Amino acid sequence: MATMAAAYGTEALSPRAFAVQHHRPKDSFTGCSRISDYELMGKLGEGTFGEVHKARTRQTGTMVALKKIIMHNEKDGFPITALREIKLLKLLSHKNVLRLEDMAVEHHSKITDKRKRPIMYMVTPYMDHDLSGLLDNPSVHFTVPQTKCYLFQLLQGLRYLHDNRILHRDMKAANLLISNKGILQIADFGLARHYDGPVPKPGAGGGDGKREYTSLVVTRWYRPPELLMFLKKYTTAIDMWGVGCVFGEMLVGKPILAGESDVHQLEIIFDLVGSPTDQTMPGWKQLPGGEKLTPRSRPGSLSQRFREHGADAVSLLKQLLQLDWRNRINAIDALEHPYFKTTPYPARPEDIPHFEDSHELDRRKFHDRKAALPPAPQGGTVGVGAFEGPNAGFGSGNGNGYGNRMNGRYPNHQGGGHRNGEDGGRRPAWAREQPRHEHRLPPRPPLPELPINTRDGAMDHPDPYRERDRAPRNARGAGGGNRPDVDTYIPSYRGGRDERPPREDRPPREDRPPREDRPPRDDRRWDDRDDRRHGWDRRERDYDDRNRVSKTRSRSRSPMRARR
Ligand SMILES: Nc1ncnc2c1ncn2[C@@H]1O[C@H](COP(=O)(O)OP(=O)(O)OP(=O)(O)O)[C@@H](O)[C@H]1O
Repeated sequence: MATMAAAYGTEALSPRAFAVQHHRPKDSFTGCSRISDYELMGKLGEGTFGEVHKARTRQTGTMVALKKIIMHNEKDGFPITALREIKLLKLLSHKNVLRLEDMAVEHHSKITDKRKRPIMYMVTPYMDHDLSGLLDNPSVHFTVPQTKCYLFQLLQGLRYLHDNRILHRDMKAANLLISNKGILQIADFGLARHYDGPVPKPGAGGGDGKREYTSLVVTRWYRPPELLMFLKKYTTAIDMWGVGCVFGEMLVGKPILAGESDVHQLEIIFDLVGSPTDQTMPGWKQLPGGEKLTPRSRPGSLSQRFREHGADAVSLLKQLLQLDWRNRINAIDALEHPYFKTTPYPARPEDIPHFEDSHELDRRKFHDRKAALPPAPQGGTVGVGAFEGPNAGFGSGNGNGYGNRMNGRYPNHQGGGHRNGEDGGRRPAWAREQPRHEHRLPPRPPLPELPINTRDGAMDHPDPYRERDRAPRNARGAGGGNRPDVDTYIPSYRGGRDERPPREDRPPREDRPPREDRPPRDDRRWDDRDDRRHGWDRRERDYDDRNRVSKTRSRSRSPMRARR
């Protein structure tokens, strides 16, 4: 390890030094326009932190995307996640990283409600597709040179980010935007942060982490095993795992590791790349989430599953999806992999054909088209949540964890020869077929609330995604022991496909814990059961509520107020 450390860079830059070094030319950022400078042309996507609209700049006619910054809780002011995203994007300048060009403000008219805060929008160049939408488009079939071209650009963007000590922490196909000029750009820096530590060096993998950060990052399907086992001293290798998932997704046309709970996620990872051993993942037993794990021993099906894509693709995928985060290939080395140097060579971006616009919200359209195809075999019953219990899923005999649904990109976990596979009713929840919600990604982790002291005394600060160590205390961990089950992504299986719960279905704000304490959006009302399931105690959960109570009290005691 000492040699590995020596191979790394020198001093970590302070955020300020980084900002000074990386400032973009001033004229590359307009400043703050008015929303009336843009003509809105329809919604492109809706995420956890904002709504994205297509728009045209009135003055120049340029197409842009406007990401509306949602103020979930007005009294908290401008969301820290948005501030971070803006701050980072203003600094970054690379052809494979989405560029923030402007901020636009929308003031409420005097007639409506002038007391309301203005709405802010982030303005970025309009990109014709996101990778997830493009892969969902039934009329698009990726060629090998096209896949190589996108992957190469993704690695170039990531090499730039890592070289500048930025962890993206939400690598997934929906966050990779693609233009009809064949350019891929990494987007959505809402979870990104500057990190302390050496930058990756050729031949040195991901190395060891220097300090602790919250492990509640990365959307589950793209989440590396070390985070699922709660490693906090993680490195740029977490983004490289995501690249492996995206690469596999481009090869097979659907997400390759679509776990339905964190436990199940680990299970299907081990099915694919083999169960952890002291050789393949040194130290895994010492990780907080590894202590109680007793995964069934299996060699992994990756080579077999991806055989048809050739030895070079299999070799690169294996190195990206390596269990040992210290030796997982880094972006510098991945760019040098023979996969890019053998025929068929990567396409030139300008040679990739144009496709019809494919975004998050276009998927519904694609699905209607797919629905017109002969129906896929049906089977199983509706799963209702994560499979709970000690060692859930392990040793279950599920051969590969992939489904055989013909028309959807998302697996239904029926094709893997699960022990109870023939009997839908007896399968654990995650192994049953989900109804037609397949196109909803598991949401991001919730925003933890309080800062935690890390072992070395440093704080993961000012990071809003701080670990809620005191959170789900009654739940069981991935391995079943007393480890809190930070299974934060339980998707809703009830709503119609693609549909988010209508706003009016959500509980009124006062009834809900603060946004960062809530589980992913769901189509039911928040109730006590949810609190218990997520390990929250109503007495202690709502810091804001306590504040509110004390404020009210002191106000009512005020002599002025009493007089009034
Ligand atoms: N510049 C852009 N051009 C075209 N489409 C875009 C652009 N930016 C975002 N989108 C679309 O909007 C979607 C959501 O954007 P983004 O990921 O930035 O928002 P978010 O609120 O952080 O979402 P999530 O919580 O799902 O990660 C993207 O998947 C993409 O389909």
